Amino acid sequence: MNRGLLIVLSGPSGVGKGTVCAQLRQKKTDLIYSVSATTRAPRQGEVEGINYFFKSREQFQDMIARDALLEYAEYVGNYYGTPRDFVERMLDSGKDVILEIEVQGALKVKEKFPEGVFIFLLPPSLDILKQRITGRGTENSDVIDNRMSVAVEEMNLIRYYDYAVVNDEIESACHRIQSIITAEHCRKERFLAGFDAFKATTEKA
Ligand SMILES: Nc1ncnc2c1ncn2[C@@H]1O[C@H](COP(=O)(O)OP(=O)(O)OP(=O)(O)O)[C@@H](O)[C@H]1O
Ligand SMILES: Nc1nc2c(ncn2[C@@H]2O[C@H](COP(=O)(O)O)[C@@H](O)[C@H]2O)c(=O)[nH]1
Repeated sequence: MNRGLLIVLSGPSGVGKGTVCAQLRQKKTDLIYSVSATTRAPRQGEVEGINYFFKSREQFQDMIARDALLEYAEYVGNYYGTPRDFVERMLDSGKDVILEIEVQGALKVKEKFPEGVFIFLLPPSLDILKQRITGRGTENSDVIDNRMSVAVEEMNLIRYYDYAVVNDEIESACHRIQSIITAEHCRKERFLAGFDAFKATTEKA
């Protein structure tokens, strides 16, 4: 069985990664969503195991020590990480998995999975980014300022990604991401078909 695609969706806080992923989920695509672990406190309405696995710092450090995370990063005072086992199992069973993670973590994933598909979600402008993160109403103004400064640093790392998608309008951003995934599947299938054809001729010879 062919391994599934690993899709990494990054971009600054408030750009709309979660909204885009929720929309893709509603469209009932075959994508599997990886649920991250974090030491951040749950926001109102967030559910354990659906939005995050909420951990104490000690529990998170234990996951690091057990090598239970595919990647992790410290972001604006909290740890965030991707549980390794689930992602590996899903990929091995041929399923496509999407990670919604910040940039430091994405670059670590790229070292381990250079064949992954790395998509950077951009806001239409920095002003709109600030409006979105403020409008969400989940962070205080200090945290918003910190996240905005990190956002500028993160955008400087866009060159390490395979695709940039502007989240101007949710439907079109989702459509572009779905097209990228379809194109990556075609590319992988063409590569494997070419390789199989080559193997068949060399076996005959
Ligand atoms: N295309 C869009 N147009 C207008 N508003 C949007 C759009 N995409 C997302 N938003 C709004 O922007 C806010 C931030 O979105 P969201 O929480 O999905 O961002 P995020 O990138 O997942 O943030 P974080 O990284 O902090 O989790 C939300 O209030 C959401 O409704
Ligand atoms: N490196 C990782 N980053 C992650 C992971 N899960 C989420 N995130 C990113 O953290 C920030 C902040 O998230 P928030 O929910 O507190 O707003 C955001 O950019 C997320 O994408 C992860 O497993 N690893």
